Amino acid sequence: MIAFTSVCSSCEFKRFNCSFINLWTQSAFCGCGDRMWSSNSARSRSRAVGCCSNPLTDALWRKQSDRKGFIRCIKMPQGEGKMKLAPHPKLPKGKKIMLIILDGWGEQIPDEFNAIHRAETPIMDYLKTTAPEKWRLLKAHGSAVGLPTEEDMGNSEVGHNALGAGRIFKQGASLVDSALETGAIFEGSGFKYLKEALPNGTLHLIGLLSDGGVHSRFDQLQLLLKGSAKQGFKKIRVHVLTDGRDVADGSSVKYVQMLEDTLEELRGEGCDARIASGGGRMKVTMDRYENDWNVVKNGWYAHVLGEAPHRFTSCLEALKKLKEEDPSVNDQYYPPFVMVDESGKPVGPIVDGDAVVTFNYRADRMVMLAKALDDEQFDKFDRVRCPKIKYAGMLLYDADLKLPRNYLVSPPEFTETSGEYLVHNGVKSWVCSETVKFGHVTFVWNGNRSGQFSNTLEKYVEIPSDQGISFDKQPEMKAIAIASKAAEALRSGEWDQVRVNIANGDMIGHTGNLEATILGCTTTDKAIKIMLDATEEVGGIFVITADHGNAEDMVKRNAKTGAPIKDKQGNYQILTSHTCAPVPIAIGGPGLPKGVRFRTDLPNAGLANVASTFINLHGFEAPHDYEPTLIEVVD
Ligand SMILES: O=C(O)[C@@H](CO)OP(=O)(O)O
Ligand SMILES: [Mn+2]
Ligand SMILES: [Mn+2]
Repeated sequence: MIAFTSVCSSCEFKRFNCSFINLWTQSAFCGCGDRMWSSNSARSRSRAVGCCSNPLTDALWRKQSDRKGFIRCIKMPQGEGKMKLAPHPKLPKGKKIMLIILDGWGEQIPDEFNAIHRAETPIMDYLKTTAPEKWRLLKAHGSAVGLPTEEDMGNSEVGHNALGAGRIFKQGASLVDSALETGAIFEGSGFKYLKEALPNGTLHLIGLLSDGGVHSRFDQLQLLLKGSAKQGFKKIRVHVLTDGRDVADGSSVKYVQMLEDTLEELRGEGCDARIASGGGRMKVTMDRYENDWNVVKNGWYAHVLGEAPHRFTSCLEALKKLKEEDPSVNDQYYPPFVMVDESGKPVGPIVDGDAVVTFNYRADRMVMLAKALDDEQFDKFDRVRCPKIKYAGMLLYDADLKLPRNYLVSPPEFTETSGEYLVHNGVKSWVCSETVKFGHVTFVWNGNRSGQFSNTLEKYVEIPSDQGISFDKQPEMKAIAIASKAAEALRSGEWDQVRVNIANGDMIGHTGNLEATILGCTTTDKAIKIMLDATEEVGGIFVITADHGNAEDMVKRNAKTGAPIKDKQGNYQILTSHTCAPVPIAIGGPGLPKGVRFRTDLPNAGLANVASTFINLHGFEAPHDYEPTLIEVVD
């Protein structure tokens, strides 16, 4: 039997659910007459049937189905009851579940560059080797998480979106690609708003300069630049944040050179286009979850006010000189700098009448600057001067806060995520991480939605991250504190789901410090033990998985052979980025009903299959439109 769920685009009947015993039905219509679903099966025998809460078409539907005898229609409850889930036929309700997300923890060749393999991880090793039917791998990159290509590594945003939403949505990167390809980006209300700054306003583009594909992509910036010039902007200033986190450290020089080439081309066509300011992404502008407003303040001073401790006439010169002055500086941590002309005047501060675009599509590290640019009441630091500008984000970064008010591309619309279902079915969740990942396991998990679904059935706890240091200096991070609190929450008996994100593998993996990452992974395993002990004590179930790879591979490899690559000096090239590796998922605990094991018919399952799995373990059938559950119950 195959189940289809669809949404009528023209009438209010949002949910529609039919189970077809076979695929002979050609199409189904909602009560308003609009087609909701159709199958182009060559074997189609019957004509369309109506199906919906509309009594007329419902009657027609019943007549048809009675006559044909092979169609069954389940009407989904509307309004209040629409998110009620059916009880699982075999799995009981009321189990306590410890759901652990390891950030940046993939499965890779167990060699010397695999920090997880090198770490002491007795618990994770035990789970992998002792119960093969309760341990498997999941896809966490590319199309499995809504990214444009299979070469796109996973990341926290797309990973947690898929985990929490139980479905695969086209992500920002793909949506921006389409909008640029069709030119729709220049026709939308966001770009029209920017054009109000014409004819005299300068267009400023602020964002991450690389082709990491996590927050932004160089080719998209290039198309935006060229398109904007065509649309009439005669003066453009780019404010660049160097990467070294999603791409190799030191590659900033390459991307700045590529940008300079594009800008020169534009100048040749009569557009005064230049780089105006910059800095490393971890020092300038791209903080997240309000961990350190000073980072955004650095950006405000450099991009908007045209003030920074370092001033150069060219960006390439800035990168070179700053590194010569302090060799410990890297792409992620370049201090803020501004470009000045021969007379020492900044070439591109943002002033009244200008237009501004933040060209990152990913929200978490751009939303703080967006607030500073868009919110008149902003009070996180003294902005000194607040130019009257036309500002648009590449995407809407926070739909609930409506931030920014103008944007170039509409973001993916996540609806009915697992957190919302749990609340509607009385399942109580306690959720925790430290600051740097707190938004991942709450906001992003809930489909980029601010706040909680319920104040009584949910509790979100944030443990402050260490501030102002690179995480390799404190590789334990807050893992043990999170685990201890999670254990306490599970033992309290008050919560059905205790959900945490443990950040170490990812945050330390990004520093490129292999020894520190090994320590971080060892600590992660200790934290897991604390949480599994509590699960054991309360007779609960655990689900452990990860959002994408990172710590399992710390070296650049030859794409074909997989052999580690050395640079000209003979040193191994460190990999600071995420990877395309699959991630493990393990289930177990004394509360796991006998006979539960992973199905073997879903070899390509990915992160989006996890939500159905834990919803089942809470004792409910998963929503019909979710990706299938990973588990089966054998007698
Ligand atoms: O730090 C970040 O912003 C990204 C990498 O760019 O990592 P993650 O997706 O794990 O948050
Ligand atoms: Mn992550
Ligand atoms: Mn990361």
